[in-house]
Amino acid sequence: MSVEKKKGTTVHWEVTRNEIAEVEGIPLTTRMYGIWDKIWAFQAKPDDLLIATYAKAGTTWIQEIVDMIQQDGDTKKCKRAAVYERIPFIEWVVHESLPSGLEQAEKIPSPRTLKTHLPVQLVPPSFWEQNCKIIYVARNAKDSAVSYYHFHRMNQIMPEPGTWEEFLEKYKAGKVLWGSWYDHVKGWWKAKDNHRILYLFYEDIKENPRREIQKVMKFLEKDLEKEVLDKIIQNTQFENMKDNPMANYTTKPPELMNHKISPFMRKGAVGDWKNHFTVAQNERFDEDYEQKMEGISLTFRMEL
Ligand SMILES: Nc1ncnc2c1ncn2[C@@H]1O[C@H](COP(=O)(O)OS(=O)(=O)O)[C@@H](OP(=O)(O)O)[C@H]1O
Repeated sequence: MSVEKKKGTTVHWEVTRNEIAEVEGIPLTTRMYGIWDKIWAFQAKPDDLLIATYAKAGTTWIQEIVDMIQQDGDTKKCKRAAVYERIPFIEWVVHESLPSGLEQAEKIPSPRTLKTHLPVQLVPPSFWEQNCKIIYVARNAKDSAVSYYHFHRMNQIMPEPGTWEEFLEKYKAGKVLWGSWYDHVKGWWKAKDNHRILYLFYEDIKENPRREIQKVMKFLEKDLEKEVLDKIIQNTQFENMKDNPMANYTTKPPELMNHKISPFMRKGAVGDWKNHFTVAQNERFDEDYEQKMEGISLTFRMEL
């Protein structure tokens, strides 16, 4: 049983792991599947900003960076609510008794910043019709897989991950929520040539946050003083976000997200995959990777 408080009332609901249902071959949860028509019909507005990522690519990190920029570096304003309330996750449904991401998105005032993990072909068409700005963040396939595995372990409504070995096979085959990592990063990479998409890499932000945050500022047409930029860099460092309850998901009920199994802010590193992949797993992964990523001008750094 989980308990969530909304506006003075307490909602009790049973936490069970989601089942998968496919939309156009992409595994989503049965809950998303159930409201797919509404998700597809979502009405974006021209001043909406969409943050799009494959799961575990650094979504929360870029969400915090964007909010800090939009709030002119005012940390107090950025702590007005948990990150998942400040920036609704449009396709997500935790439970039928709680407001869906769509409902949350419809309630917040414009200009809105919204989050999605949808592959490019499943993004509601109104985002393209309205020519919305989109920030996409990609993270290397191996660190993404490790992070996703631990997230399945700690988030009790994610489908059962099985063992690391089993999970890795499902991940390579695209049989995990939001589908194939390979298709996701490639699909958005191609889309950036025809739309207002800023395509960023987790590894680049880790290597040089100042340079990458400046790219985001430029994209958002925000000119901030050096002191403000310094503050944003400082506040969005892994250690600071890990300690920030409005960014680290510890405000979710422990029955839903069990940070004792694995914290949401787990390692925040590039190359942690080396602590998980066996030599054999790594060889098989590389072989498969080469085939799936052949012929595309998109490269990732697996270490810094
Ligand atoms: N500030 C900062 N710096 C570096 N890394 C960070 C930061 N914030 C979040 N993270 C790491 O991002 C991983 C979580 O990814 P997401 O936020 O995309 O998760 S989600 O898909 O929205 O659930 C998860 O990665 P792992 O630690 O490898 O599991 C987080 O630790």
